[in-house]
Amino acid sequence: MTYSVKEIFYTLQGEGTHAGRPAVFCRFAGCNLWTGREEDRPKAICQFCDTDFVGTDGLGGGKFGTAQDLAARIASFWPDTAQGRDGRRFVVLTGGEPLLQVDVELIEALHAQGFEIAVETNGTVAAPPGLDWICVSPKAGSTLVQTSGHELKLVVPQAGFDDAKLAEFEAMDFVQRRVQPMDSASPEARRHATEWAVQWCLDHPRWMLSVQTHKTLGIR
Ligand SMILES: C[S@@+](CC[C@H](N)C(=O)[O-])C[C@H]1O[C@@H](n2cnc3c(N)ncnc32)[C@H](O)[C@@H]1O
Ligand SMILES: Nc1nc2[nH]cc(C(=O)O)c2c(=O)[nH]1
Ligand code: SF4
Ligand SMILES: [Mg+2]
Repeated sequence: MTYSVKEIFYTLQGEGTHAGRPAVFCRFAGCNLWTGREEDRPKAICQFCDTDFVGTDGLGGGKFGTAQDLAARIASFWPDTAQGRDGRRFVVLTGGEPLLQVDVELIEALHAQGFEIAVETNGTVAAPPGLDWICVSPKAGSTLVQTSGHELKLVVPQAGFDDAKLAEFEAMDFVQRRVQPMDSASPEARRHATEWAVQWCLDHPRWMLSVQTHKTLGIR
């Protein structure tokens, strides 16, 4: 298996349950819901993506011929002075869609490097066994395959996700349910999304808010 990686960087997890936690991010290249090209965005299944995941040209990016090579590169981003919470390093596998590439070999190689492994996925591909934290963020217009995990993180509002659909999500087997306001270029749309998300949590107290703290902090 050759892994195509856009970039690797060390920062604080910005979103969801682990917000504020130091983590190495490994952003895999490519996604099954958008090509990543701006000219294709209007006809993509997922049209609101905030991420450049095209190619392997970012910091720490490249093609890795073995799981051991990639795990070693990821480990090289962890500060060698510290082990992290509970003596474990923390990696977030994201993308693009990481589950198009993440396999048991890579999971084993990262565990051997002392990492606790989290994944950010759109849920269209079943997660391989061994991941320590599965965060699923469903996209309207796609077929959700991974209907269980640790965290459901729904970007809102999405046309096609009405109250009945959100009730369906609420009934799924996730430990935590969060709504995350959709980011966009329009300040009005951003304010509407934030108000929508806050009101959803107030009206449906099994849900919690996720904010993209890295964007307000101005970090990666
Ligand atoms: C770039 S995606 C990569 C992982 C995977 N493809 C997915 O969609 O979950 C990482 C996270 O950012 C969220 N996200 C992407 N674009 C966003 C936006 N415009 N506003 C808020 N969250 C967004 C996704 O829903 C997902 O939770
Ligand atoms: N700081 C920070 N936190 C994040 N949480 C999820 C991210 C992602 O793009 O998957 C992300 C990201 O790009 N940066
Ligand atoms: S599924 Fe994830 S990576 Fe793919 S286009 Fe949507 S937000 Fe971006
Ligand atoms: Mg991001």
